Amino acid sequence: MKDGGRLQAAIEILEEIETRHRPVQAALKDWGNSHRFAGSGDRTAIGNLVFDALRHKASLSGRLKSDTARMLVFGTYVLSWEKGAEQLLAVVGDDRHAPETPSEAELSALTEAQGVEIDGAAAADVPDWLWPHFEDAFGDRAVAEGQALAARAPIDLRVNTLKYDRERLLKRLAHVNAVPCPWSPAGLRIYPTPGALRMPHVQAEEAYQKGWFELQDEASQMAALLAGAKPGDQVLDFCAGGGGKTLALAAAMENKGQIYAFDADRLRLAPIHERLKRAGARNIQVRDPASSSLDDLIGEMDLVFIDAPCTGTGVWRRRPDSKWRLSDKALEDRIVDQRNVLDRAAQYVKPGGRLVYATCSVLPLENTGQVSWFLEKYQDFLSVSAAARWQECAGGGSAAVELPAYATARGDITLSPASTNTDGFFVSILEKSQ
Ligand SMILES: C[S@@+](CC[C@H](N)C(=O)[O-])C[C@H]1O[C@@H](n2cnc3c(N)ncnc32)[C@H](O)[C@@H]1O
Repeated sequence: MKDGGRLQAAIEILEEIETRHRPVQAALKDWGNSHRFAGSGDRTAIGNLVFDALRHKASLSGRLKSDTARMLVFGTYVLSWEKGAEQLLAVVGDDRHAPETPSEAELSALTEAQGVEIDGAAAADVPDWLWPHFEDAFGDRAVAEGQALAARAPIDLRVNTLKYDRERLLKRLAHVNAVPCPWSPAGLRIYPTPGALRMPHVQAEEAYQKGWFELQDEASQMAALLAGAKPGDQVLDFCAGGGGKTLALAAAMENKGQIYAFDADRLRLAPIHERLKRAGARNIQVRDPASSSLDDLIGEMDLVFIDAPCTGTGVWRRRPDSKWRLSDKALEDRIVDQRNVLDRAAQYVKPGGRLVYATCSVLPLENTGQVSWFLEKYQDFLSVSAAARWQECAGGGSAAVELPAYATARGDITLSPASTNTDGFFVSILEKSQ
């Protein structure tokens, strides 16, 4: 396919997503199934156009004064991919599968777009209703944080130290330009490619098949590290899902001690069994919510890790469609879920043990607000500084490590693409009195 046909495909897919409220991955897959002639390079380019258009939907619509799928895709090509209006005219003129040539009005909107002033939610590519929450979280850096959340994400890997080490993996993955992550001592990063280029398919690497690394954003790696699980500890991963944090905790514990992996949703927990095997993690008991209880763990855990259900505002780089689907009702529901999880999980912490509360959201209502609520309700818990822990262990404990920009007086920390170059993530550490 030529660029013209790719642009038309991206327009059709975006229209499908908008009009039929289809998830972006499903819409892309269906398009691929019904256009078998498209090669993998075409699919990547079309997927990149669709994702980038969704990433910058508000700023493109504001600048172009139109939110049609056609203008969002043209805007992505001309502005975000920096191809320019002349190139757009050339590629649509030269291809019978291309969209109709832009009208005079469309063309002038595209050429004048850079000069159109936008601010606030539109400049940050954040939904209008969420903008006050963003300003609450980031103050005068809210636009920069929104823009960073609208950029493409890197691929981050966590070396599975149960089986391998970072130096050796770095050499094995030199051909995909992997470099060390700045904070996580077990992290490697592959920076995003621009335009139509494809990211490497790292799961096809032999090293992945052998369980030498996991795909995990650096923020999640750091959250597991900040929890401070030690060999021999008793740990409950209360929202284990597919086991991403569970595996990182097992590696930190060098397979010694015991991790209980639990999740209220057994379907989400299901993939964990295969992952544990591949990673060689042997100190994990999976507690299926349908067939087992956690009663024997009450008051026994050195660490209870809560990777709480949340709005996912911190991972918009990876799921740009989710930001436009998020509603205030969903935010309210997650706040209720989070309190429910905190209420249930607190009972498993032993005297002197820790509860780590983490979310992949940047919204204070889901983060610091929930911790304040918890500390008010459970007066036998005290806050321990996650920021101080960060300084002890980020970058392998290097003295040069700075505090994350968003640390509260209590020491809770929020990571973000613009400040730590990670996904948005929140970590709070709470200790139960003896
Ligand atoms: C952010 S995801 C966990 C991701 C996982 N820890 C990982 O690293 O791959 C949040 C999880 O919380 C679970 N959850 C929601 N409500 C819960 C509850 N009341 N008790 C336990 N788990 C719950 C969800 O099923 C979901 O899997």
